[in-house]
This record gives sequence, structure tokens and C-alpha cells, in this order.
Amino acid sequence: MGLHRLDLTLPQPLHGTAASRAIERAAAGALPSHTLMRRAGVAVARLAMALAPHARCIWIACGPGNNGGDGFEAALELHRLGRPVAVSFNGDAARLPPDAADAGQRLRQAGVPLAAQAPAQFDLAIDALLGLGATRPPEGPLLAHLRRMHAGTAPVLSVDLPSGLDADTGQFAAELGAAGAAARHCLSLLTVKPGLFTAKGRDLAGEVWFDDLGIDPSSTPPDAFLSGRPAPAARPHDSHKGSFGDVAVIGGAPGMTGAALLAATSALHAGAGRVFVGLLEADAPALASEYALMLRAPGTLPLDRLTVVCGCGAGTALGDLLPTAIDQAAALVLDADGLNALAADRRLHDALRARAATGRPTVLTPHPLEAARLLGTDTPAVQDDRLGAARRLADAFRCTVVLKGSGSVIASPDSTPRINPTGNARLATGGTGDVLAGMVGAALASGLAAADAAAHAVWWHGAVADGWPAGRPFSATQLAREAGRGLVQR
Ligand SMILES: NC(=O)C1=CN([C@@H]2O[C@H](COP(=O)(O)OP(=O)(O)OC[C@H]3O[C@@H](n4cnc5c(N)ncnc54)[C@H](OP(=O)(O)O)[C@@H]3O)[C@@H](O)[C@H]2O)[C@@H](O)CC1
Ligand SMILES: Nc1ncnc2c1ncn2[C@@H]1O[C@H](COP(=O)(O)OP(=O)(O)O)[C@@H](O)[C@H]1O
Ligand SMILES: [K+]
Repeated sequence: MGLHRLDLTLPQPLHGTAASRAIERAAAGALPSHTLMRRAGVAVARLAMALAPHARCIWIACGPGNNGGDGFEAALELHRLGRPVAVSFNGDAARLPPDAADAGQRLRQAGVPLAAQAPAQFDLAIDALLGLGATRPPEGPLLAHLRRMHAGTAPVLSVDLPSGLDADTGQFAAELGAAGAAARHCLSLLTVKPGLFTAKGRDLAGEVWFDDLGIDPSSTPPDAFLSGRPAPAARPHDSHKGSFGDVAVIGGAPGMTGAALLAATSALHAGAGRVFVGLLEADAPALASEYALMLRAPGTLPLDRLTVVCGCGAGTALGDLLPTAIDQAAALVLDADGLNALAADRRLHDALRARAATGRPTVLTPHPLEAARLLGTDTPAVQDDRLGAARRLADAFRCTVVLKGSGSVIASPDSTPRINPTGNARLATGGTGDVLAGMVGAALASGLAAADAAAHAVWWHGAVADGWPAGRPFSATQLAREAGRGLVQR
């Protein structure tokens, strides 16, 4: 498909650096020289004209490799169409790769000067400094140009990737300073890169566009998928409360009962037939404002018939309940202190793997610090490679893992991970993770397989936050009560 804004409701294969290079090599070998770069330039120029139709100056900042070559081609096309361009080039002209050198030469022949400096004024900045070939953080003039673009008010269009962003991990080592008001767009070329959707990717890329340059990438396996919108769970008219499964939330130690009640409330609103709460605070007052929740002593719950959400607000009070839940629960979600207890006791690792062998579904929902504890590493190492961390956890525990945060990653053993595109920084507030755990529980209780239950819950959890009306206060409590957005009644 030609140039289009990426539709985040549809699943999308994501190809990292090695896969993108393999696809490029195969395509370039089958096409006349320079074809891909010319197509890339035309796509960038078209999008530039759509984003800034009345621009009096389009600044195209070109770097030392083929990403810069895409910029040259875009400048040529814009110039040919009579658009005012100012092209900067920072690199060694003698070391340009062949496609880029050819484009640079034709640009000069067309009478377009190349400067080292940015223009004084511009209405659109095109970042063609670095793409897949960025090997280190941008510095010197490249960094100065990036800062200039991102501090301004004119829109920024990144070619293929925001320069310096790691296509595989979404890591970005440079310091851009305070972001300006500029709208950000990124036109991913040939393939859609996973790094655009997780870690720093979302913030730097802004709106993601895609042009496959006429090449079908399907012969190269993707590194991940962007989750599409899951079909809402249907509730046939001829249903009863036993139709959608029972969830039990175990957690809520003294002072933390709210976390368990949030998970339970969201499980209820997300469609579970019945929701039990096994609070660890023995003398908990009847705090539940949802009167449909059923409070039970945790030790009395028939775990083998329940989807158990274990750990929300549990502190260190789970004791034997955790090994029992791992051993017996019909389906299991481990969150928060359930994960911390797991990290601290290697016998539970074995228990979780033994559970996997029985075929009963398990979903772990760590945030990056919890993931780091489980992996025996630190949070920056997890964030440096979120896809890899989620995959390693899924393989180690033989279950589905949701690594939360900007661009949550959903990984299951022996399958391609998914990155979730919904959600926003509204969710960065206490308790929203408990709400997610309850939603995963409800999805599992409805009979979805672990990976699908996780993807369903994560997508809708984020979608509710995305659709939150401006001006309406947002809290985890409110979110829990909106957790049914992924349900349709028949
Ligand atoms: N493959 C595709 O999908 C297609 C590719 N296309 C386009 O090509 C792009 C990939 O091109 P590319 O391989 O030439 O890499 P690119 O990013 O231009 O930079 C490499 C140069 O930068 C240098 N360098 C690195 N880091 C640096 C730093 N921090 N600061 C300064 N310099 C730094 C590095 O030098 P070195 O590391 O050797 O010192 C090398 O000279 C791709 O993203 C897409 O836009 C499309 O045309 C068609 C389809
Ligand atoms: N910027 C963001 N974009 C998307 N989702 C986010 C963002 N910030 C937080 N979230 C989501 O919010 C939830 C926070 O969970 P967690 O860190 O466990 O918080 P808590 O322990 O307070 O409940 C996760 O689902 C996470 O993915
Ligand atoms: K770029």
C-alpha cells in the first residue's frame, strides 16, 4: 500500500533493523538502481506537502548516509514541484553511499545549494539526518539540528525514524531538551519499525505514516506485531452470570485494600460473571463501593474453579496463598506483589513452569521494575530492550507476559510478541495497573486464551484512557468503572 497514516486499529507487522535491511536488499536486487530511494523521496515530498501545503520554506536536514539520500530525493521532488526548500547537509560527501551520492549530485545539478546550517526560518522541518544506520547518539551539528527542530513550533517530519531512535528498541540516547510545540510526524519507509511504538518511540515519532515503497515484506518474518483492535467480547442475549466465568482477586493487605478492590471492580465491569475478593486484611471494613463484589476469606476460595488475580496490594502477606494459587488456579494473573514474591523465591519459578505444563493459562503483568526483579537486572536494562525483556520472561516462566508502560509488550512463549498502540500518559497514575490486572482476569474468565486475553485487556484499558473526555477528572477508580468498553451486548 502506498503512503498512508497508520491505522492503529489494525494489526501491523513490525520489522526491526536486520529484517528491514534484508527486505531492502532483496527488493533493491530486483529493481533498477536508485528506485527505492526515489520512491522514498517522492513519498516524503508528498507527505511534506500535505502537512505544510503553504510552507514558505521547507528545511530538509540531510545526514551522512542513505537517510540523508532520502532527504536529497525529497528535496529534488519538492523543488521540481516548485516548493521552496532549504537543504542542509552534514556529512562527508566523498563517503556518501551510492544511492545517496547519486541523489546529492542530481540535487546540485538542479541548482539547489547545500548548506551546513539550518535556515533562519522554516515552516516544516524534515529530519533526514539518521535512519536505520544510527550507530551512536547524534552529536555535533546533527544534534544541534535535531534540537533546533524539536524546540520550534514548525511541524517535524522524521524520515524513516526520528534520528537517533533505535529501530528495534525505541531507545534514544540523545538529550533534546524541552520539547517545543511542534507537531511530530514520522514516515516509516519500506517496513514499520517496532521502536516507533515503545519506550521513547511514541513521543519522538508522533503520528506514524507508512509507505511500503511498493515492496511486499511478507517473505521476512516480523519481529513483532502492533496489536489491532480486538473484537469486542460478545454477550449473547441468552446469558446468565455463569456464562462469563468467575474471578477471585487475592490481595489487599492492611493499608492496601484499595488495590484489590480496584482490580475486582474492573473485573466486574469488564464482564466477569461473578467477582470474589479475598482480602488479606482480616478485619477489612466493608469498603467495597461495588455491592456486587463478594468478600471472602482468601483461604476459603475454590481456586481450581476460578480465574485468580493475585498480588494487587498484597505487600508481603501472601504467604502460602501464592504457591497454592500457582498450583490450583484454573487461570491465573500475577501482578504487583505477587510478582515481587515470585522474584524472591526460585521455588515458585519451578512451580510456575510446572503449572504451564498442565496447560492452565497464566498471565504476568509486570511494570519495568517488577520485570527487572524477575530477570535479576535493573529497570534501565529492561527499558533498553522491552521486546527482549518480555520475550525472556515469557520463555523463562512459560506463560504470557505483559510488560507495561508506553507501548506495552505482550509476549508468549514461542510466538511473535505484540506491541499495544493504545493508552497515554493519563494512565501514569496510581492504581491503573490494578485495573488492568482485573481486566485481564475478566478476559481470561470469559474463556480467551492467555495471549488473547492479555492483548484484549491491554488494548481496551488503553482505549478507555484515549477516549477519556477532556476536562473530566481521570482516576483509576473511574477507569475501573469504564472497563466494560470492550463488551457488546447482543
Ligand atoms: N533499508 C531500508 O529500509 C531503506 C533505506 N532507506 C533509507 O536509508 C536509511 C538507512 O541508510 P544507512 O544504512 O545509510 O544509514 P543512515 O541512518 O542514513 O546513517 C548511516 C550513516 O550515518 C553515520 N552515523 C551513524 N550514527 C551517527 C551519529 N550518531 N552521528 C554521525 N554519524 C552517524 C554512519 O557512519 P559510521 O557509523 O560508519 O561512522 C553512516 O555514515 C533508512 O533509514 C532509510 O531512510 C530508503 O532509502 C529505502 C529503504
Ligand atoms: N504513557 C503511557 N502510555 C500507555 N500506557 C501507560 C502509560 N503510562 C502508564 N501506562 C499504563 O498504566 C498502567 C500502570 O500500571 P502500574 O505501573 O502497575 O501502576 P499501579 O501499580 O499504580 O497500578 C499500565 O497498564 C501501563 O501500561
Ligand atoms: K531520520
